[in-house]
Parts: sequence; C-alpha cells; structure tokens
Amino acid sequence: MKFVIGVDLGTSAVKVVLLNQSGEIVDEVSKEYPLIQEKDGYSEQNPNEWIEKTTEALKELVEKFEGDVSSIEGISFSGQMHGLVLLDENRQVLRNAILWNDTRTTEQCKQIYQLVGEEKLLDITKNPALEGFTLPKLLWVKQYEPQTLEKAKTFMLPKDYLRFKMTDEIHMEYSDAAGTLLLNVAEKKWSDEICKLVGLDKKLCPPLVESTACVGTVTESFASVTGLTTTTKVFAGGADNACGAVGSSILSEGKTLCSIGTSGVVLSYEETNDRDFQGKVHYFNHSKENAFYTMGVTLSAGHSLSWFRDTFARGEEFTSLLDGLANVSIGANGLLFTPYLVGERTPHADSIIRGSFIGMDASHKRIDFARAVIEGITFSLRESIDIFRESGKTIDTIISIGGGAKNDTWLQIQADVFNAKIIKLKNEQGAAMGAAIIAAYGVGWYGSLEECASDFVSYDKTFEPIKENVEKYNELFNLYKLVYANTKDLSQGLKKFRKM
Ligand SMILES: Nc1ncnc2c1ncn2[C@@H]1O[C@H](COP(=O)(O)OP(=O)(O)O)[C@@H](O)[C@H]1O
Ligand SMILES: O=C(CO)[C@@H](O)[C@H](O)COP(=O)(O)O
Repeated sequence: MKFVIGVDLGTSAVKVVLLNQSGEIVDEVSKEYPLIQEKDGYSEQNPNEWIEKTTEALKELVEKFEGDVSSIEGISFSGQMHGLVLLDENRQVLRNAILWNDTRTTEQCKQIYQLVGEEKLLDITKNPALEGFTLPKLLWVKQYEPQTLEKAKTFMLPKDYLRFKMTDEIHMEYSDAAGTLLLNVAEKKWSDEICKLVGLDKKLCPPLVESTACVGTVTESFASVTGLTTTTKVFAGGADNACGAVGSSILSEGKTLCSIGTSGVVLSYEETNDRDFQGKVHYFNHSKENAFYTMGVTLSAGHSLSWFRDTFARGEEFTSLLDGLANVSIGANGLLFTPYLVGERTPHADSIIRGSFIGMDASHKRIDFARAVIEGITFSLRESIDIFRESGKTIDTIISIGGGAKNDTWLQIQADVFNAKIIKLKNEQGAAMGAAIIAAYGVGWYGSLEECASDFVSYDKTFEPIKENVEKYNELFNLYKLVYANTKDLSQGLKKFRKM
C-alpha cells in the first residue's frame, strides 16, 4: 500500500492526515497554537511555532505508522490565507506573521485605493483592498517598521513558509498568491504595475508555481527530525479554501461549499475569470489549474463560538457546550448575535464594527446564548449566499465542512437558514483532504484532481430544509440584517475605549 500526507496549517491548529491509496484516512494528528492579540485589531502568530507543531505532528504520525515510511510517496499543504511572513537574506523570519484576521491596516487600504485606483485594482486583482489581504500588511510594515522591510528579501504566506522549511525551496502558488492583492489573477503573474504604484520592490515576490507542482523532496534535516524519508515528494498545495474546495470535490460549475473554521466562507466554483461581482465577493485562482472560485467571508465564524466557550465556559469541550442546542427553539428565545468580533468582510467590509447580543432577557440560559452565537454565524454566511443568489446563481445544495460541520444540529440550522440541502462529508477535514488529494494527483495515482476527488470524497448525511423553520429564519434574518446598520455608529463611538 502507498500513502500521501495532507497538512492543513489552520489558524487554530495544524492538522496532518495520512491517506492510503483507497482514499481512506489512516491516521490524523492535530496540534494547536495560540493567536497573539496584543492590541485591538491585531492578530499574529509566530511562524516558528507553526514549524514546531507541524514537526511534532508529523513525528507522531510517522511513529504510529506501521508500514514502510518510504511508501509515503507525497506530501502537500493547505494553509490559512493572506498571512504575511517576512524573511531576511539569510532566510530568517524578521517578525511575527500578521494574519488574515488582523485588521490594523484600514489606513493602508485607503492608500492602495489612492495609489492604484479602485477600478484598476479590481481589474488586475479582481478584489477590493481589504485589511486581511497581504499587500496592506506589507505597506503597514513599510510605514511603521521601515527597518524590518528594508531587511526583507522575500515575503511568504504561512503554508509556503512551512513548505520552505521542509524543502529549502522558496515558492508561492497561485491560489494563495491571489489573496495577496499583488497578483494579476487572470494572467497569473505578479503585477509590475501594482508593485510600482505602491512602491514595493517586485523582487520581494517569490517565484510562482501551480498548486500541483512538485517543488522538491523532504530535506535530510527535516526527515531526520520527523522520521519521514528524503524520497517523499513535496507538492506546493493551496490556500485553505481552495483545498477545502478540492477536498469537497467543488471542481465544476454549480457547486457550493460552506466551510466553518476560525473564519467562515461560502465558496462557489467559477470556470472563468470574467464574472463581475464588483468586488462584493473575493475572486481567487483555484488549486485546479486555470479554474477560479468566488467566496464571501465571515471573519469570526468558528472563532465566535470558540471565543464564547473560552470566555464563558473555559476548558469545556464543544460537545458539552452545545449539549441541548436542539432543544432551544429557533431564535434562541429572542436573542440575536452578530459575529463581528474582529470586524467583518462580507457583506460589510468594516474593520470597526463589533459584535452584539440583542434581546438579552433574565430568562436566558447559557445554551440560549450558544444557540444565538451559532444562528448569528449562520445568518452572516447567509448574507454571502444572498449575494451569489442575487447574481443569478442557483444555490440549492451546499457541502458543509470545517469544525462547524461536526454538530448535526448546526448542520440542520444551516439547511434552514440557507434554505438549501446541506451535505456532510464522511470526513469534515476538507482542507487537509484537499491537500492530500493534490499530493495523490501529484505522485500520479490519478490523471486529474476531479478523478481523485470523485474516488476519495464521500458523503455521509444530508440535511433538508424544513419549510416551517425556513420561514421563521427568514423573519429572524430580516431582523439580523438591521443590527449592522443600527450598531455601526455605536461601534465607532466605542472604538476609543478598546485595548489600544
Ligand atoms: N464539536 C464541535 N461542534 C461545533 N463546532 C465545533 C466543534 N468542534 C469545533 N468546532 C468549531 O470549529 C472551529 C475550528 O474549526 P477548524 O476547521 O478546525 O478551524 P481552523 O482550520 O481555522 O483551525 C472552532 O472554532 C469551533 O467553532
Ligand atoms: O482569510 C480567509 C479567506 O480569505 C480565511 O478563510 C483564512 O484563510 C483562514 O481560514 P481558517 O483558518 O478559518 O480555515
């Protein structure tokens, strides 16, 4: 039997999965790491912690593996998007990585519009300037830590840095490069024009490759600490959402994905690069060559639930926190939650807005709050679905993955709020699975990602929308949408009282 490994470098943890040639997950190991949030809007991680935890996870996986390690033919990656990693000329990390959910860069987003122009930016990158993307972070470092940028030789994204530490090779692949705001998405090359207009040296941009490209083999030093062999081929991999799409077989037109990890996304496959969503949703290169996807992003999806647990039920498992969720009626007994814990992206690109519970009543119990959090996250994702529906897409079936797909009641809530059939996969780890599929295709087990995904991805259960629930949720959703407009000024006023 032969094997491949998929590594998903998430925001809350790294997950490594060992897959056999029949597409079965033989083993998986996960290691958590923290977010560093020193100030309001800041969100960083230490890249060396990613390496440490991934090394530990791979070592554990290999130690438990009973077969011949050289039968692990390939390894590939999925990673949290947009995070800025800066390396000096000795390939050493210059500062903590600034992550996708860090919103300190509102000023730099405005600068990008002034320097590039909104129309040109959309034309070249297919996306608006959002705080989470990488270019605003580069400009923030240029403005506030100029000595760091002067020392920088190259910038990287999280999983590309991890792959570099395994192979000694520096690359970036298209699906993640698309989230930097420096890539000409349609032409698949770094944009000279944007680099010039914003005053960044294009030499900072690493060489570009396809997600499925073999970029080397595991180095001797990495093999010696993990137990892997130096014959294992390393494939570039993809952005976590692109890999989530591969790992859920979202590889043809008409397919929709909902992924609830730390962030939450609703993603739709696009065959071409010429649809016009006026920047209302992100438009990125897929991990499948010359394909694309559009997506709406809720910044704090799973994060809202983990924040709620860590703040009010520290140490409890999600399963116990959510015990009794199904017994709380729709609308959490009159409680609404908006998940704007670190600001929002879709449909409100707003770094200042913050979350709220509306309708607190003396009778509310902790489980009502938990239900309100889950419903609020789901309403937020419904706003992305509505953008897609308004553009003419039919969304009647959605594959749901990520930590949020672990709870069946939440999956039924998704079916009722989205008014669509929800499919749960046998393995909710779509992104790690996607990475493993890229490796399986890369080593030649299959002739295409589609063939591999159709063999490896299998459905577990489906959740049909219940008409009566859909109607109740439609009414609640209309109230939910009013909360943003009514709390926008309040959030602005409270800004100066936040942790600076
Ligand atoms: N048993 C569970 N029930 C409901 N939600 C869960 C459960 N386990 C995890 N989650 C949610 O999933 C999130 C983590 O999802 P994951 O896909 O692992 O994230 P990431 O890829 O960002 O690291 C948690 O923040 C939590 O909200
Ligand atoms: O910023 C985005 C997408 O644009 C996020 O989706 C990140 O890619 C993080 O993903 P998770 O850790 O939540 O999976």
